[in-house]
Amino acid sequence: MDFLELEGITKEFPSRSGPPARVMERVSFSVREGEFMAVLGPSGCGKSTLLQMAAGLLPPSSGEARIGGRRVDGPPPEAVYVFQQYTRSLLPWRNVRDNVAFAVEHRIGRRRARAAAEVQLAQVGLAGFGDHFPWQLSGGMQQRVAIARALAAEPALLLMDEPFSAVDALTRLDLQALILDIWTQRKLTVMLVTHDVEEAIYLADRIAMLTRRPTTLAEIVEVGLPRPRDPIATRELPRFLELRHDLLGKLLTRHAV
Ligand SMILES: Nc1ncnc2c1ncn2[C@@H]1O[C@H](COP(=O)(O)OP(=O)(O)OP(=O)(O)O)[C@@H](O)[C@H]1O
Repeated sequence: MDFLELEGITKEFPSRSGPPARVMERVSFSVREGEFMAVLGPSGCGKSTLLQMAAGLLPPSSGEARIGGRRVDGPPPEAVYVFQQYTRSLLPWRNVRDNVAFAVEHRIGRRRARAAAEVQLAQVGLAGFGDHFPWQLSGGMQQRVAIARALAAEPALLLMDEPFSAVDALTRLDLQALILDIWTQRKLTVMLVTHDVEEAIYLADRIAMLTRRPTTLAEIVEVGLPRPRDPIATRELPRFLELRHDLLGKLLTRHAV
């Protein structure tokens, strides 16, 4: 069953002089319940813009996003958004526990929110770090905190905007494995925006490929790799290499001026 539906989404931004700039044109695809969908496209094609429209943070110029059959016209209660810039999304004056509790304390009160935060922190491998402040942690650990905070709201849909792009290569593999674990355990629906071909193939069930601007949907690619996926062995499978070759080729051609 489709859980997140994007239908005929067009986005224009006003320009200072002249007609509005059209970033995206009639993009339509759906993410099934429990599916891991990656959105892949060249830099500046509008991936983040698309995700923000799905998250109700930005209205489309025409077309609509629906979650669970309901039109998105503000941040939907069943979805959370994980930003690329974790350093900006954590509150520097709150310790790690209170950063995570922040997601739910307005609903369940501070005491219960703190207890829930400890559970989420343990799940992302940060048990015992609740009293630390964000600036005392490495980049990868800070992004784990941001993930724990997203999970605290017990979302059905996780929307992630290049969540691993600001960390080093090894930490990135670690965080990818963490997200796959969480996705499997919680049966979440995920839409992850990335410009990293290998990341998209390694994580996703399907990949929505976007073109350069004015952006349209180029194709939906079925990944078809077995799960559970291993960070090393999966990347050596013939199917992985074939997809990598194919998608990189397409991205480079589409990227060429
Ligand atoms: N508020 C805005 N006003 C005007 N133009 C905007 C606005 N937000 C985004 N854009 C333009 O829309 C285009 C798409 O931006 P977006 O950040 O969604 O792309 P992206 O594919 O996520 O890029 P990257 O991979 O580099 O993060 C860019 O050319 C950007 O300049």
